[in-house]
Amino acid sequence: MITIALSKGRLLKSFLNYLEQNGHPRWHGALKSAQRELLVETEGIRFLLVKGDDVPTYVEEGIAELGITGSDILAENGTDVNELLELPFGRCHFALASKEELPEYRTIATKYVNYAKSVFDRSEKPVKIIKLNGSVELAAVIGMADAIVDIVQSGETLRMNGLQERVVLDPINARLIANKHAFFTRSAEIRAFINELRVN
Ligand SMILES: Nc1ncnc2c1ncn2[C@@H]1O[C@H](COP(=O)(O)OP(=O)(O)OP(=O)(O)O)[C@@H](O)[C@H]1O
Ligand SMILES: O=P(O)(O)OC[C@H]1O[C@H](OP(=O)(O)OP(=O)(O)O)[C@H](O)[C@@H]1O
Repeated sequence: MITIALSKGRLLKSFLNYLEQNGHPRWHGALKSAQRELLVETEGIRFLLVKGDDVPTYVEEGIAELGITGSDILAENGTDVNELLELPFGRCHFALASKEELPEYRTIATKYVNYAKSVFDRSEKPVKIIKLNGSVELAAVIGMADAIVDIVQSGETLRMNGLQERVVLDPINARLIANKHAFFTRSAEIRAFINELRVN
């Protein structure tokens, strides 16, 4: 039995929509009808429904052979796993956004501290990074930070809070990752699962 760790929030919804339009694999129904279950076992596949941030941990630890999570999380966490595929859903991007355009942004609020540090690596003056866990836009609205580094998808959250995108940073999409050991020892099952995803 192969085990796959999945991000259980909005990424799971886009995954299910993707499957519905791309071959409807035999395990799609069971996954779709999961309500609060965190473990779904069907047709020889076991899905672990976890926080996106935790997907790489389950895979690195070998609890799951495969995982699906956002490239934003991989960029932030730097886990030791094999990145197998870019998946055609969960598309959005990182951006630097602020209320006003400034010559330089010295205080940045973000959930993605490591990623934000890498963005400001080459800046001449030191940048202070404030870690927040959500509602990051608020920090720029109330002046706790000059700007934010966050995910933008529709742009609606920025608009509704009077912020503007100043720099478009890296694109984000869903990724299929594998445990480094399982990549060799379970390659046939991994290949079979990838075939069912019908990613060109
Ligand atoms: N508008 C968006 N906001 C946040 N993430 C998005 C957006 N659009 C796509 N994504 C992708 O979805 C992922 C978040 O997915 P998901 O909601 O499943 O994560 P989660 O950790 O289970 O939930 P949450 O952190 O919201 O409680 C992000 O890591 C990113 O790759
Ligand atoms: O461009 P949009 O389509 O508006 O999407 C972007 C928003 O969605 C995410 O927040 P989320 O809803 O996950 O809530 P959070 O503030 O708790 O992270 C992200 O952090 C942005 O705030």
